[in-house]
Amino acid sequence: MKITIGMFGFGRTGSVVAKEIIKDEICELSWVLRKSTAMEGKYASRLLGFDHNEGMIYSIEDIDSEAFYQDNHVDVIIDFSSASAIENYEQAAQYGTRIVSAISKYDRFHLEQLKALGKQTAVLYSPNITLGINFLIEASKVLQRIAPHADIEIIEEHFRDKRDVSGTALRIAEDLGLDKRQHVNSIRVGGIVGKHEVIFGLPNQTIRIVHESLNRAAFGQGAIYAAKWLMGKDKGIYTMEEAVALNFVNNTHVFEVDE
Ligand SMILES: NC(=O)C1=CN([C@@H]2O[C@H](COP(=O)(O)OP(=O)(O)OC[C@H]3O[C@@H](n4cnc5c(N)ncnc54)[C@H](O)[C@@H]3O)[C@@H](O)[C@H]2O)C=CC1
Ligand SMILES: O=C(O)C1=N[C@H](C(=O)O)C[C@H](O)C1
Repeated sequence: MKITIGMFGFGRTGSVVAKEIIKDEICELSWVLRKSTAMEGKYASRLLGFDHNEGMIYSIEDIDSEAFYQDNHVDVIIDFSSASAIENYEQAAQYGTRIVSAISKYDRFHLEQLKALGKQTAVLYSPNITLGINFLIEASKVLQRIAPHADIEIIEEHFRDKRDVSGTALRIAEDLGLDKRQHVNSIRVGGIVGKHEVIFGLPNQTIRIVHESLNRAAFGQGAIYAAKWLMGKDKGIYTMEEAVALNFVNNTHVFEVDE
């Protein structure tokens, strides 16, 4: 039996993630939900160059959420759309659907909604769903404990059109106990997919830990990993650190948002 997936978002990232899901042997892309009505009725698979039908595209404008989730049940929803989309899929939880949210930045209101969803079903939330970034985070925590007096700065680089400060960089700052307004440095140029660097400055040497996503397929592979992992989990709210079993250093991340 395959793991059936419903995708929220089919933009820059969602479309690449959808391609990875279609290529995966264990997963099946049941449908894609997006805001606009532009590609409604088409198959994501066809738009992505496959020669079979998979992942019918619907618009949230034209569905009745209650009936939709009943008639189009999926094992897991993967969300690469926008923070408010949670309002469109919270009904799915009552049918046992699990949630992987990759939204990089939630406000307090939507984060509370996500937490509430975790009381009904298994939810994994990660502002950076690549497997590699978790190594950067854990390595940074270890280094901070070894060299507590080092100056630490976080640099995040993304494509020109990314508006928000990187949710990953804010998470790294929280994990290292740094003031997000002072120690997160953002660069927006060209088409950089996503690069995060933590710099440790000591008097006579500098240590840099860098993670770079070279292709958005990295997010697809991470999301698929998270979806498979979540299938074995009871209701609750989980992190990618838990999914990749990297919470060995000390505690698991506790959710926080900006005031
Ligand atoms: N956690 C991670 O590792 C990553 C997270 N992201 C996050 O994913 C999100 C999407 O990023 P992009 O693909 O670059 O954006 P984009 O603007 O290219 O695409 C957004 C897509 O979501 C759809 N959408 C927006 N609101 C919706 C709603 N309420 N319901 C259904 N569909 C809706 C739009 O129609 C569009 O298809 C952002 O929050 C981004 O930061 C992106 C890459 C990696
Ligand atoms: O918007 C993106 O694209 C990305 N957002 C995430 C973030 O804000 O940290 C992660 C990733 O690097 C890409």
